[in-house]
Amino acid sequence: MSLPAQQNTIHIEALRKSYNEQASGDVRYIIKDVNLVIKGGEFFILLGPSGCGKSTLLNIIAGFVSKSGGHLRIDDVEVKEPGKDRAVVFQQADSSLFPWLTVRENVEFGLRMKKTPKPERRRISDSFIGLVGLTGHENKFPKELSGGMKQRVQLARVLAGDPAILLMDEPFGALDAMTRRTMQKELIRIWRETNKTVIFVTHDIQEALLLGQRIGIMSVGPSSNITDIYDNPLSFPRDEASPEFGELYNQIQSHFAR
Ligand SMILES: Nc1ncnc2c1ncn2[C@@H]1O[C@H](COP(=O)(O)OP(=O)(O)OP(=O)(O)O)[C@@H](O)[C@H]1O
Repeated sequence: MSLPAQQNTIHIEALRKSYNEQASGDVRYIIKDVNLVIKGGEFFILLGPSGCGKSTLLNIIAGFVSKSGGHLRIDDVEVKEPGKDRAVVFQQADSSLFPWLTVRENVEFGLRMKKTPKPERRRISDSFIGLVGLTGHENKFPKELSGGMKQRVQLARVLAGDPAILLMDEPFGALDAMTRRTMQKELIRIWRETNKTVIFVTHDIQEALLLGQRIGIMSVGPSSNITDIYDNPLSFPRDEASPEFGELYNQIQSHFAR
């Protein structure tokens, strides 16, 4: 079961990362002085130009990449490695799915590793396959699925592990515009049903505004940090054609034009 939403608050203080710390000469920081608090249950967007360090920050939160300095805590615990409280959804579903396993077997993979009894595995996979809209496709292999369906399988597999925090690295970036829009709507529905904390990386302002409750803007690197945070109070489902949406869009766009 998920922990209550008020837990799993992510505290980031003076976080920095260099990939060349060991090199002689100047240390080049990719991100520097990042300060941020993300509350449990929040849908937070990391928005910034290509190469500014969004994935680096996400991978530090995931525990895949070590930080060079500063603090990263979830509640009171310093994060140093991956944990089952966090899971990452990558842009390329293909590289995260096992091609020789069916949809159901892919979704149940982590549960098998944890030796979850078969009836329980079945109950959980049925529930998440249903949640992502893949009921009826359980016995298909990844090569028989569209890009959007593969991304749904990846999402179902991640959700089956019941992480409190979902880290999403441009998960819909490789999908066509229509599928992307459908997946964005589905993600909002799933987030509202499951009460997960979501940190979602994108460089697309429209996507950021369709999904996020708060949008953290990262500056151009090197030494990138979060320079501004915009609240997005618009209710779901959000209407891209509304004047309020357009106003927020213009505000953020003009931020990048500065
Ligand atoms: N393992 C690594 N070793 C050395 N440099 C790296 C490594 N990973 C990322 N970088 C560098 O760190 C910088 C930030 O990369 P990162 O992928 O975090 O940015 P991003 O904002 O997610 O970019 P994009 O939107 O294009 O995916 C880039 O200059 C990149 O070349």
